[in-house]
This record gives sequence, structure tokens and C-alpha cells, in this order.
Amino acid sequence: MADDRKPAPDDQNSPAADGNEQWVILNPKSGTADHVDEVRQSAEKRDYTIRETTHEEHAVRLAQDAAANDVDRLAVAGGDGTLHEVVRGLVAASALGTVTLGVIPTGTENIFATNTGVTSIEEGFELLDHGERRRIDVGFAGGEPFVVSCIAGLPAEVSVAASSDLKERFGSLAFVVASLQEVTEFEGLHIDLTAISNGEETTWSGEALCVLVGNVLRFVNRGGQANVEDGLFDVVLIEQMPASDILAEATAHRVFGRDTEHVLHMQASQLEIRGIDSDPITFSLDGELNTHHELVLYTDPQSLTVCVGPTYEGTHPD
Ligand SMILES: Nc1ncnc2c1ncn2[C@@H]1O[C@H](COP(=O)(O)OP(=O)(O)OP(=O)(O)O)[C@@H](O)[C@H]1O
Repeated sequence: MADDRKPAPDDQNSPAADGNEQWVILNPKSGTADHVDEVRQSAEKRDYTIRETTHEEHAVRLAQDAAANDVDRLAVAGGDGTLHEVVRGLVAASALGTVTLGVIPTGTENIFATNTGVTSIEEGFELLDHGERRRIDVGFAGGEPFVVSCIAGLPAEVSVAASSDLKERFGSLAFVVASLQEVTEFEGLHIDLTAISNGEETTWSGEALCVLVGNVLRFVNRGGQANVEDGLFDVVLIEQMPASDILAEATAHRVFGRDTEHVLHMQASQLEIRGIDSDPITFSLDGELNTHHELVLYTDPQSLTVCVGPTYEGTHPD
């Protein structure tokens, strides 16, 4: 059952009594939905207030509640969708900068957790207790925050986590290949794109298969974790091309780790994607779908404090 109680301010057993208010927002339905007991045990032994979601979007409101209750340590037990809702709630409460957020990976893909070095429920709580804190960038698209990625132009059901078999063959663009295999006819996007990096503007206009904007994730070279503290998105624009060419180009990426003819890679602190046709473009923000004719994206550098695990890389040499 969901625990929606607010802690009593005069409760001497509450962690708030020592100025350290800590909550866990728990999605009981994420992933294989068999994590609830373990999360509860880890949370209870550390005196966390447990707030369970009961429906979609509930984590947005619970994050707002957390901000209103001056929570300074906030665990999020769920997958990337739950984390996305929590960040939306913190932004709505103007509280992005007031909490330390710890991800407790209990989702299906857990892309954010994987790319910040958090591998288990107990490790997530341990890191909140004693782990390294980093201030990471938060992306905004049309005013809505995202932490993993914003993807324009791939089918709605596509996941950025492709099977390991496809990854072996096609590297970090495997999921593009996977999504193209799922649809027989793929329209592509007729767009104008403007990217700004260090005050310099790059423009591109034409037919694209998709635009991939990574915050914690990057889609080129060896893929994996992006530098999420540099105030820059990793942007990949894949031009429209025959399906057979994408297989060749994805393979070239994996083998040579370099750009290919139809795959453009750039870094940008701001981006504008404008559809030229009358149909709106579908965007996936951390897996949540929205449609827009035009979208402005920007990063809010180092605006969210998160706990990271030992495999997290603070900076990249390249
Ligand atoms: N009690 C609930 N019942 C049903 N759906 C819920 C409940 N609480 C949250 N949700 C919804 O569950 C959805 C999936 O959550 P989430 O993305 O965290 O898990 P996942 O899809 O298993 O993991 P990942 O995104 O990492 O692959 C979210 O859209 C969220 O709104």
C-alpha cells in the first residue's frame, strides 16, 4: 500500500529532527516489480520516509512534496521514467539545486543508473550515505527537463537499450538499426537544425532519419557515458539514407569509432530543431513522448547533485 503520510514535524524519531530529511520515492511497478521488499528494508534501516507511487505521473507530485518538506536526500527507486518524473517535480518546485539525488536502480533499462555507476539497490543507498557527489547537467527541451536523452524521429516503441547481440554488431547505434528493422516504411524528418557551441552556430537543413541528443548518454564512438558535467549535449544527426547504408555506417562506427558520411556528430549547449512539414515531430524525453513543430533545447550546467558509483567518469579525455 502507498505510504502518503507526511512526517509529523514534532516526531523525534524522524530524520528531520537532526536536520537530515531523507525520503525514497518508490515505484513498485517498475522493472520486474519484485524489488519492493528489498527497497523497503534498505530504506527502513536508514530511517528513510517511504513514498510509494500509485499511478503514472505520481512521482512528479511526490517530488514536489519532497521539496515542500525540505528533503535534502532523495532516493528514487524506479527506472528512467520514474527519475524523469522526479526531476520534473523538482523543477516545478524550483528545487533542482536543493536536494542530493540518489538513484536506486529498479527499472528495466536503468540507463541513468548504469551511466552513473550505480548497479544495485543496496549500492544506491550506500552511495547516498557515503558516496561521491557530482553536480551534473540537466537538459531542457521545450521547458521540460531530461537527464538521459532527447530523441527525435524514431518509432515510439524504440528503446535506447538494444539487445547485446545487436550492440556487438553495430555498436552504439544498434538501437537505431533495431528500430529501423521494426518499421517497413519510415518517413524521416524534414528539419532545420541549429546548434550552438562556444558561441559558434552550426546549421543543417534536410531529411534526417533521427536526431539523438544525449545528456548522460552518448551515441557515437564507443557509446556509453557522456561527459555530463561540461554543459554540452552530445548530438548525433543521422541523415536519411537507404536502410542498407545504415547497417554499413553503424558497423563503421563500431569498428573505426569515427564519423561516417551520413552520421554527423557535434556537441552543443543549445539546439533548435524545427520541422519544415506540417506534421509535428515526435520527441522522446527520457522515454516520455511529446510532439512539437519546433523544439528548443539547452543545458542547465551542473544544476543537479547526484550520488555516483566507482565506474562513473567525471571527465573524458576526448
Ligand atoms: N503505481 C504505479 N502503477 C502503474 N504505473 C506506475 C506506477 N508508478 C509509476 N508508474 C509508471 O511506471 C512507468 C515506468 O516506470 P519506469 O520507467 O521507472 O520503469 P521501467 O520502464 O521499468 O524502467 P526503465 O525506464 O529504466 O526502462 C512510468 O511511466 C511511471 O509513470
